[in-house]
Amino acid sequence: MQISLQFPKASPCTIKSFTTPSPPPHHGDVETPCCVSSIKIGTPWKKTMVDHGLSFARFSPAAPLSSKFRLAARVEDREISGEIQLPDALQAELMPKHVAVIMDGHGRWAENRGLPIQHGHNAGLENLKQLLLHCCKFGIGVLSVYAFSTENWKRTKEEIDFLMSGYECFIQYYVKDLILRHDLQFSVIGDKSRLPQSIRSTIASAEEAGKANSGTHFVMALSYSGQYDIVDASKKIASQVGSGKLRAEDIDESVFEQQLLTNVTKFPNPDLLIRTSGELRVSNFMLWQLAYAEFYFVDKLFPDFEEADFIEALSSFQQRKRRYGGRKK
Ligand SMILES: CC(C)=CCC/C(C)=C/CC/C(C)=C/COP(=O)(O)OP(=O)(O)O
Repeated sequence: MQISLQFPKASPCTIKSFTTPSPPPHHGDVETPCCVSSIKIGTPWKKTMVDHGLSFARFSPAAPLSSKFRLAARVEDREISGEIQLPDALQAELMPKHVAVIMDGHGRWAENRGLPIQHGHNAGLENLKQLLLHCCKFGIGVLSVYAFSTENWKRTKEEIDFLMSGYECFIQYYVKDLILRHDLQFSVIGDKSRLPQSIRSTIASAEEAGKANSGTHFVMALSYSGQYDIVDASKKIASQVGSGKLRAEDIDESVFEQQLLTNVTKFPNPDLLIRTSGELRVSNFMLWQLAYAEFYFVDKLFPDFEEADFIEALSSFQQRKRRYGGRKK
């Protein structure tokens, strides 16, 4: 679908056009966030959009739902300058290399407002963009997020379709923008064979586009579970033993770990796991990889989890004494 917006003649600039995914994801009166990365407008584009009542980069979850389009336009250059900007509360040498997040609480967020769950997912996706920006800004090597578990296929078709089209749009327009302009690396882990074909193509092209980058690695766990990961690795090992490539007696933790989905792209295991919404469980996320992660549980629902909360989680991590089974000092 192609939509053209024309500002009044007196306006200093024109938004030429932008496209939404085809077919446009639309469920009742709830729209999947429309992440626009290709708007070409003149200077000063930010001021112009504000003057004309258009929001960009962040839409307010509280904004009237009747608003036709929520523009989550391209990331502003000044939001990620390329330099690491660390808040005073944090010490660079104690930063986690890999932060994993279980994004929980979207249903309750919507319910608290008397809204359908899709509104919670929209607000969560919008917040995920912010979290990703914080990670780029703080120089965090890997951000992995639990976006959809193998168990989440049990949810209603309506909710699954909504989430898949939202993620597709998010990857196509937002993640790709960060890959092209801000050195982001990108991977999806999980049972991709269960994902709709269109999102698989979008994922493949985004992964390819970020292959040579060296900035923050953004990992989405989609159709993922820790048990799936372990069973999948076991099958690969069994097949290597069956074909004579590997001797059973040579299997150890390191051989096994190499076959896990997280190792395909070679990033370290999580140092810090954050779960929002007050639930105190891992719900089948990275069961092997979290062996020595520090856990941080917070009551806030994911759509409300903001920069100050993230800094607090990182600060808590920096106060932990990690022993890996060694002696207390
Ligand atoms: C940003 C965004 C749009 C997120 C989408 C919302 C969504 C589907 C999140 C799922 C994250 C997840 C697998 C949490 C685990 O809880 P669980 O509810 O699967 O497991 P539990 O039943 O043990 O709590």
